[in-house]
Amino acid sequence: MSRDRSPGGTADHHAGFACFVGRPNVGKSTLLNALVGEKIAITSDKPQTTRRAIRGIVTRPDAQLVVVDTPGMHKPRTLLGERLGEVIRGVWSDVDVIGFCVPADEAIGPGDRRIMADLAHDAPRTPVLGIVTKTDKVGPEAIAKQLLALSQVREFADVIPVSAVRGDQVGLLTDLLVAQLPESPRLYPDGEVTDEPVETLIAELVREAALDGVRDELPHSLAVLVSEMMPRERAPGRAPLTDVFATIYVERDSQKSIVLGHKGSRLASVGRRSRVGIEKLLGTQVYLDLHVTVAKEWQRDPKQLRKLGFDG
Ligand SMILES: Nc1nc2c(ncn2[C@@H]2O[C@H](COP(=O)(O)OP(=O)(O)OP(=O)(O)O)[C@@H](O)[C@H]2O)c(=O)[nH]1
Repeated sequence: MSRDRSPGGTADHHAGFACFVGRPNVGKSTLLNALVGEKIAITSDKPQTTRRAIRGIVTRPDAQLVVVDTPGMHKPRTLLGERLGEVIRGVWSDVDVIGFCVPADEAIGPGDRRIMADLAHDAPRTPVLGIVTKTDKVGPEAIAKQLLALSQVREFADVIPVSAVRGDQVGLLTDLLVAQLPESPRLYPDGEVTDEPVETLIAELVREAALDGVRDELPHSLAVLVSEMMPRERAPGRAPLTDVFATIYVERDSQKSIVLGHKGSRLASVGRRSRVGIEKLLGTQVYLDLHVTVAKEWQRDPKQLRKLGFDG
């Protein structure tokens, strides 16, 4: 994931990404909520080009831990399942640390081993913490046995027992995760954990599609603004449709040509691809109107920046 390494961060501040993996029902979501609080949140950060579903952010004076979401692990049965698997594994190699969860009250089985094999294959260099969850359900002896069994399956950066329900060891787990993060200033503004307006998410989808394949030519000089969005009146019985009007801002004419492509063919494909995501997001059919505008030097113009939603 891209991160802001700009000066201004203190030398001993750490920040980075983590995710939890494990079979369904092992307690990943509960643990995550215990770690970051109940609120599922997306931040209003802008400059990233890689977007993952952010489940929560722990911000403390010395560190910022951003926990990203991975959908439940399933044995791929369909192409979509396989694609989902690819997405999940993409997250694994992107994060700085992975928490691998097994419950205290169930033996480690083939499902766990398969995930660990995938981890070793897809994220061989990412440090993994072994987490024994739901320790409130068993006695100390069983916890010790499970910790031992887990540590024999692979090499872990650390192995730790937790109970998310009781809050046991959750603070220590945070410390262990933070210990694996690189030195970096905060990735997200202080306390800035808000629900993002849907327009921003739509703009992100368009932006991602527009940058796809041409990132090098269009580094950070591309912004997207949704100017209008409204449901269209339709005859009864017809599927709901939303009209979305968005403008892609670039800095130079040459960049406009890149975004447009030959006779506008690239823009059309950007529209088609981002529309799929927008329809999923809105749950309606979407008519997407995309427009490319050159806004010279917008990154240095506070008025333009405000218009595009960058405050400050
Ligand atoms: N006793 C106890 N139960 C827990 C604990 N953590 C989670 N649970 C329960 O275990 C069940 C599954 O928890 P989830 O957090 O949904 O598990 P998950 O791994 O996120 O599940 P998927 O989303 O299916 O992958 C729920 O009924 C939780 O209440 C814990 O620390 N102690």
